[in-house]
Amino acid sequence: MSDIEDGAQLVRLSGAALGFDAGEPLWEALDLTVRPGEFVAVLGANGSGKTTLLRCLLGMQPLSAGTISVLGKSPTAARREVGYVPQQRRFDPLTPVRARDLVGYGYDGHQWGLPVLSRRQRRERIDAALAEVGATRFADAPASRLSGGQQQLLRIAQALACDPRLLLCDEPLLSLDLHHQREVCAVVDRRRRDHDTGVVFVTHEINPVLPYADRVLYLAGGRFTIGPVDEVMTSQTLTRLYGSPVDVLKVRGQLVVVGIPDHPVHHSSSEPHDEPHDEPHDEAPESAGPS
Ligand SMILES: Nc1ncnc2c1ncn2[C@@H]1O[C@H](COP(=O)(O)OP(=O)(O)OP(=O)(O)O)[C@@H](O)[C@H]1O
Repeated sequence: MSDIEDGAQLVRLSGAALGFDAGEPLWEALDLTVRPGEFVAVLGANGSGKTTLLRCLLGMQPLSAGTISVLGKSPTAARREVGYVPQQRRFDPLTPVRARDLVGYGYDGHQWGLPVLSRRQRRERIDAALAEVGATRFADAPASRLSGGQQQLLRIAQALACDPRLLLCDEPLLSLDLHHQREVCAVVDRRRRDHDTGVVFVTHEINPVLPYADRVLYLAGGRFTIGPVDEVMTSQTLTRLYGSPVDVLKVRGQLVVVGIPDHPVHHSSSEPHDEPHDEPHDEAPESAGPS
């Protein structure tokens, strides 16, 4: 499919499956689209394949089956236009690197092979990325002296320095308090609203993303479900997905998920399965994969 025909879809996964060696697939029969400006949250237990999905979108991991396109091209060809916030580590406390230098690395990393911009243009791009996440005030501070929340904003600025059409975030809320989790979510939300950037946001933190996520992709035990938040995050949907009783409760305005099994039943691919649901907003979610 050409760039233009595929223009309405930043991401298109069709019949996608991923497994390692002879093991059970992490997920299979996955159909997923992401449109410009759409915020898709990816939830699921440890080891359900969330990071691996991002690696596929980055062209770092081939699918076992199915097709994948990013911005209408192969993931590798699209890489320059994709921003990536990797799972966080605190910066080395001995590093003297300033906040703006880190954002500069994000910019330079996407410029290989492209016409060289002037130093002024480079600086403007970095300043714009810092301003976009509200990091201008600590732009010249050593990155290692910044708080966890500030460091996380810098990582997002680094990913935005290439002015991406698609932003992939891997656990950007890890180790942040609720205030900073909300701040990070709001920054990402503003980006997609102001620039029509599509967002795929992997997280274990459900509540901070609820106000922003257009759809949730929930992975569990080789199965998945996709749909609007209020349809996926229900006792009924998660019970069906996990194959054992799961309760989604609302406590003081926060969703709490109770009863997720330690080891979700892994559904064998020899069993029949439903077609996945992938249209945003207008239909009920369905579990996909073998059932
Ligand atoms: N290159 C690889 N070779 C073999 N197994 C791999 C490889 N990459 C990932 N895996 C396995 O795939 C599974 C899913 O890993 P992944 O990191 O995608 O999970 P995740 O849902 O992001 O987990 P978490 O929430 O803990 O970050 C894990 O069991 C992991 O060990």
